[in-house]
Amino acid sequence: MNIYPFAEIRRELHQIPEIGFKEFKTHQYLMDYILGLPPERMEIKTWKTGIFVKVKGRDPRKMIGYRADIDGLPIKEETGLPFASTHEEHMHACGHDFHMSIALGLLTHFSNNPIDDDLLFIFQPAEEGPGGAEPMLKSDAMLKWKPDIILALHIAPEYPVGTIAVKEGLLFANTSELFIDLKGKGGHAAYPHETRDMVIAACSLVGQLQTIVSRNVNPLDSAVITVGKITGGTVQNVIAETARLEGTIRTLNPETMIKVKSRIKALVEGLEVGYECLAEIDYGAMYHQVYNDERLTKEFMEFTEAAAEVHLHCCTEAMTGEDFGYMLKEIPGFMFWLGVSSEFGLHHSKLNPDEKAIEIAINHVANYITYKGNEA
Ligand SMILES: CC(=O)N[C@@H](CCC[C@H](N)C(=O)O)C(=O)O
Repeated sequence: MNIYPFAEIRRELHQIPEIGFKEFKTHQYLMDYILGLPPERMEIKTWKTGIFVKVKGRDPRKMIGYRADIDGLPIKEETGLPFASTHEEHMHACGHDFHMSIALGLLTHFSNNPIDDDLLFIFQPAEEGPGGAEPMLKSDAMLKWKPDIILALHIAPEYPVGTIAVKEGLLFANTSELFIDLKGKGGHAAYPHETRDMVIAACSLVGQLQTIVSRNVNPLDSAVITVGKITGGTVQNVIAETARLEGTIRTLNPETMIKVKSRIKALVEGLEVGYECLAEIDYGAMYHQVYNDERLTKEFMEFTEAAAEVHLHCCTEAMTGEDFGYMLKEIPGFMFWLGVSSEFGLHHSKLNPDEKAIEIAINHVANYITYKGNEA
């Protein structure tokens, strides 16, 4: 099988990153490619910007699902690559261009070389937010085509090419977005006593939020609160009437998420009193933890350990989030990390994964699905 086109395809997809549910060019690109494949065994359905492709098996007893996410991030690319993003302020900085090209490689392989079982390829929008997996599970297509097992991969910049890193059970954290809007009273920079400065309130709140992880969460448990963006004010000599904090919460334990949120509420209520302001909290999108089915993951690990072209690494859980967790809540399966050796990590403007990983992933996953989809 000629794999080179999939690195080329990755480069083309890399140039057109689009954010969640706005993946219109990406959808068209994927559809154009899919419609060029042998149609005999394929059935295609679309859902918003997402796509389902069923590949009929020769003698199906079950359906194996393979999911790839398709959205990019609102990050300005700084790789300097000749095939860098052509979409201003947008970048495939989480590897979804890799995920899509690997899925197309697998689809190409199985549309030409069917196995006994049916396959369902899921090209899912909006993984970075607001979340496509949960509503996609309720779509007509997925109510009709519900895989018996499902798998997906995520690129891992920190591991060398050739590494497959995975673990049974909990792999990724529970997540919740966090948006806090503050409203005080603006005014002249020289008359602070007549105002309620929301830049000061926002700065104080960022510091207070960090005490939740350090002082309210058991040190043997794990949680993250990251404020990734602060906006507020208008100009250098005007006191800010409003400010907005945008962030994310991660916990390994679902109960800890509840505790963290109740502490955020308490601190924000205290801020309202202390800084004489109004505050509104919005938790945006929440993702269920990624929990790998023990039996299937163990079997995949054994399969991977026996394969010559890849190296198995038994990893620990990570505080990343993934709405694939919703699919794994309903369908047994697993997600694994694919090593892509990049100096810069996920969500970095200079992320530059090694394309050799594309061929490795297509071959390894094709071998695994073939083994799994032909078992008696
Ligand atoms: C693998 C990965 O990086 N996933 C994202 C998912 C983001 C979910 C949501 N927008 C949030 O920020 O909570 C991640 O940031 O972990």
